[in-house]
Amino acid sequence: MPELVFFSGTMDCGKSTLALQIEHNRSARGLQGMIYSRNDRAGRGKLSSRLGLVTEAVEAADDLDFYAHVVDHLSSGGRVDYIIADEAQFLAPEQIDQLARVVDDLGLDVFAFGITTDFRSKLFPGSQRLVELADRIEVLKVEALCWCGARATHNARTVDGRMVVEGAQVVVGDVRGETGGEGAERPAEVGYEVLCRRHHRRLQTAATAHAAALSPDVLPVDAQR
Ligand SMILES: Nc1ncnc2c1ncn2[C@@H]1O[C@H](COP(=O)(O)OP(=O)(O)O)[C@@H](O)[C@H]1O
Ligand SMILES: Cc1cn([C@H]2C[C@H](O)[C@@H](COP(=O)(O)O)O2)c(=O)[nH]c1=O
Repeated sequence: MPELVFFSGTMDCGKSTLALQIEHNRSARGLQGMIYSRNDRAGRGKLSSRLGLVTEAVEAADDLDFYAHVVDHLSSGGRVDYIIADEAQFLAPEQIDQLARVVDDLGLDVFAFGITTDFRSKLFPGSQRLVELADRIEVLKVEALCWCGARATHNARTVDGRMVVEGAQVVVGDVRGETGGEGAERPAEVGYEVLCRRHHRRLQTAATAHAAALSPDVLPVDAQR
C-alpha cells in the first residue's frame, strides 16, 4: 500500500541525509522520484544535507499544487515512482492535503521530512497537517543532543547565543549561527540550537549556561575567597 510518511525530528538530526539516502537507494534500482524542497539553506531548487550531499529539487513555492504538478508530469509522458518533500514544515496545509491525494489517487509513496515545532515549540502549520494526515510518523533515530547531554527535542532560535522567543516563524538558518541584522553596527549572530525540553523552557543555551557557570554568583564558597 502506498503511504504518506512523515519523518520528523529536531533540526540537525539527519532528515535531509535520510531523504538523500532514500532517493539514492531507489534511483539505484531504476525508480524515478520527484524531489521537492523549500527554503533549503543551499538555495532554491536544492535539497542539501550537512554531510555535504546535495541534489536538485523542485522548489515548492506557495503556489505549487503538488497533485497538479505530478499529474502534469505524468500526462506529458514523464515517470514518477515516488515523491520526496524536504523542509515540509514550510508547506501550507493545503499542500499536505495535495500530497495525501497523490498517495490515495495516484498510488505513489510520499516521504515528507521536516521539523515538527518552531523556536517557540509551536507546531508549524504544514507539520500539524502532516501529523493529522500521515499514515506513519517516523521519529529519526540519530538523536541530536542538548548541551547538557540529554536528548534534544526542541529547536531554539538564538541571537548572539541567547535564546529568543519573539519573531517571525520562518527564518532560514543553521545550527551554527549566521550573520544577520543588516545595517547594524555589529551584525547580530542569528542561529539555532537544539535543546532538551527542560533547557528550552528555561531559555538556557550552551552560551548562557557557560556564562552562568563562570559567574561568581554560582562559584562554590571556597572558590570565592
Ligand atoms: N562532520 C560530520 N561528521 C559526521 N556526521 C556529521 C558531520 N556533520 C554533520 N553530521 C551529521 O549530519 C547530521 C545532520 O544532517 P542533516 O541531514 O543536514 O540534518 P537535518 O536535515 O535533520 O537538519 C548531524 O546530526 C550529524 O549526525
Ligand atoms: C526552529 C525553526 C527553524 N526554522 C528554519 C531553520 C532552517 O532553515 C529550517 C530547518 O532546517 P533543518 O534542515 O531541519 O535544519 O527551518 C525556522 O524557519 N523557524 C523556526 O522556528
